[in-house]
Amino acid sequence: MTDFTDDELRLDPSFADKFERGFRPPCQLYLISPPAIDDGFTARLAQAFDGGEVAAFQLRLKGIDEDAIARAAEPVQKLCAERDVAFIINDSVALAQRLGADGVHLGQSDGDPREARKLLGPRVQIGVTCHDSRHLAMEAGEAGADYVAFGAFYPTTTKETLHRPEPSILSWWTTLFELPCVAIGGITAENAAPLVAAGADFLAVSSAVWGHADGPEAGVRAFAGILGAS
Ligand SMILES: Cc1ncc(COP(=O)(O)OP(=O)(O)O)c(N)n1
Ligand SMILES: Cc1nc(C(=O)O)sc1CCOP(=O)(O)O
Ligand SMILES: [Mg+2]
Repeated sequence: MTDFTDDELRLDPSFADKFERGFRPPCQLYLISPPAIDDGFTARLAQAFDGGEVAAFQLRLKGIDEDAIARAAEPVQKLCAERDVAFIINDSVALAQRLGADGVHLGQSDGDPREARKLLGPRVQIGVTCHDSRHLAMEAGEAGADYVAFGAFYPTTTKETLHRPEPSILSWWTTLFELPCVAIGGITAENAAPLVAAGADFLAVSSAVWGHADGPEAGVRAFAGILGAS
């Protein structure tokens, strides 16, 4: 891995031009599935979508073989298309290609974004986990990622996490780069405000929606007042 020099860290003039135009869309919700789903899940997802705008949905089913994920994905992907929500597959470029997904999310051990781009083409969104690392994020950007994801910002029981970035990594990123950034990890409607204020383009959320005491519709609705409030 090469370290970036001070020069490379300076604002690229082409980005500066875009910032002068001052365009950065408001923060949006990126919903992550529960770690496992059953036959009733599509109905719960519809309830979640009824709660407010969701930009993207990631099917993240761990420890299940790809044929089973593909079967489970069918009604979910159809609903996402009907509701105009980007359908993102976690971990597997092959599965994303097989399903014709709108995107794939790759962790640091899930494959090379450049290879993914070759297979999936220019229209499929590729996201990359960057933990708390500016360096990984710049590498992902150089490799052609469509977004970088930082986390885990808060403690979470959804996944074992080893990294705890500060919200300032989001403001650093959005000051320098136009590429969207995602904040993830233990995010709730109660603790999200500093991440939105720091410039997160997307809040990726799982348990705050699926575990909401009043159901997934209320879980999504709870974020309404926070999104875009930077
Ligand atoms: C939006 C988003 N950000 C980060 C992750 C985590 O990906 P990864 O590090 O590969 O871990 P798993 O989710 O595969 O357990 C993600 N899925 N989505
Ligand atoms: C899938 C995932 N990735 C993380 C990371 O830090 O990369 S944290 C996380 C869990 C997100 O779920 P919840 O909103 O329930 O915490
Ligand atoms: Mg992964």
